[in-house]
Amino acid sequence: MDMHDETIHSPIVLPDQRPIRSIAVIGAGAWGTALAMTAASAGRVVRLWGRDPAHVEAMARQGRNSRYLPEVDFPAGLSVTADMAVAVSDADAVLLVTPSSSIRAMARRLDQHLGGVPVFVCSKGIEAGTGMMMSDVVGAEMPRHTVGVLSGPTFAHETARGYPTAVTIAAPFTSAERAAPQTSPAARMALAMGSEWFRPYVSDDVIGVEIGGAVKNVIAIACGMMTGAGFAENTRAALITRGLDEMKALAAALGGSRETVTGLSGVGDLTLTCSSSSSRNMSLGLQLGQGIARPMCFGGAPVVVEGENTAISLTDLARRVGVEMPISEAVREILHCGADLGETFAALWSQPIRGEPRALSFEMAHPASVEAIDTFARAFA
Ligand SMILES: NC(=O)c1ccc[n+]([C@@H]2O[C@H](COP(=O)([O-])OP(=O)(O)OC[C@H]3O[C@@H](n4cnc5c(N)ncnc54)[C@H](O)[C@@H]3O)[C@@H](O)[C@H]2O)c1
Ligand SMILES: O=P(O)(O)OC[C@H](O)CO
Repeated sequence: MDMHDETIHSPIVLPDQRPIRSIAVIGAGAWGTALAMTAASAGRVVRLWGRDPAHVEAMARQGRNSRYLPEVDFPAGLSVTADMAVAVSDADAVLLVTPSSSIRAMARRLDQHLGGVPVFVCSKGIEAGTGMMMSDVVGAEMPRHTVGVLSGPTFAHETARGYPTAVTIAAPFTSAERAAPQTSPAARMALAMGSEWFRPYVSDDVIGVEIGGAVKNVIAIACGMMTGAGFAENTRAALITRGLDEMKALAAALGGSRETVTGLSGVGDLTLTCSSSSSRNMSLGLQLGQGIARPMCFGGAPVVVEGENTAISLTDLARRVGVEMPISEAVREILHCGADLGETFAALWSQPIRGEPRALSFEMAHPASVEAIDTFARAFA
């Protein structure tokens, strides 16, 4: 062995295995507030950061977030601030919960205030332009930090009320953590957040978890559109199932696991979001399917509908890596390219017939498609 080998003399860096006692939550919307309440109820010291000082002052005075979760009081252990340095001082971990379009700017800002503690992104989307997953965006802006994600089937108003909820918390494992997963940042965060009604599962498949959370929003818009247009349960079940196929194919192409996609952050969230008008994504689709013009949806109020921008960033990414995502493409066409909803879904239903698992790789023209009719016409001319 070469005694001058640098690796022999470099200090051994032990993973930081301290329990997570205090948590900063960045973003005082519905989900940030619900997560802050969850962590405080689990016994953590929690600081919730909001960008609007007037809103923060109102939350401090009222002991609740009247704007986003008006019916639930804050538990003990939760304080609010509009000062990011105060929010993260002494934090053992950070939950980043602003809309995906703001994550890069928030991460850049956070990095100025934070030591090397783990950061978990709780937003669901893919960055416009770069096609980067949220954890990669944060990793690029906060290179000294372990970056993980927290995702799953979670309506904020239910979690805040203490209805039993389960999530997946994922972060990369070192080789030592693979041998002892309970020492990983994801597991330590799961311990910090868990309570009798909040049940975290632990994973190291960050990309698999993120793909589920991003794709389900686009599929929920599709389900809403079809339901709003007057179709029923058969159609919705088909969209959910084929949407899951799109999710699995993309996750696998990006190095994630298909099994992760069958978990809480994939099937779990797809089922929840595509089944309820509590979902903003499903609800946008419903309104569009009913013929309401986009500016009039939600009564004209600005509502965070992540699937709307994700429809573009997701399909750009899928095209780049060569994964076909016909439902997501249809949503993109309708939302962003002025395509007619009825015609687009008719075309979706008469796409070439294929094998159900993608591995059964063949296709033939669907009898109802224009191509098939042309082919038959030529054959019988
Ligand atoms: N609401 C839910 O049930 C739920 C559940 C799971 C995940 N999520 C995800 O959480 C993320 C946030 O959603 P939400 O429901 O909390 O949204 P929200 O509309 O309830 O709140 C968004 C918050 O982000 C702040 N914000 C908006 N733009 C910002 C910017 N540019 N910089 C800093 N802050 C900004 C707003 O002031 C507000 O406090 C989304 O990615 C969503 O998909 C939401
Ligand atoms: O209201 P949505 O459609 O943004 O969905 C909220 C959560 O992501 C559901 O898990």
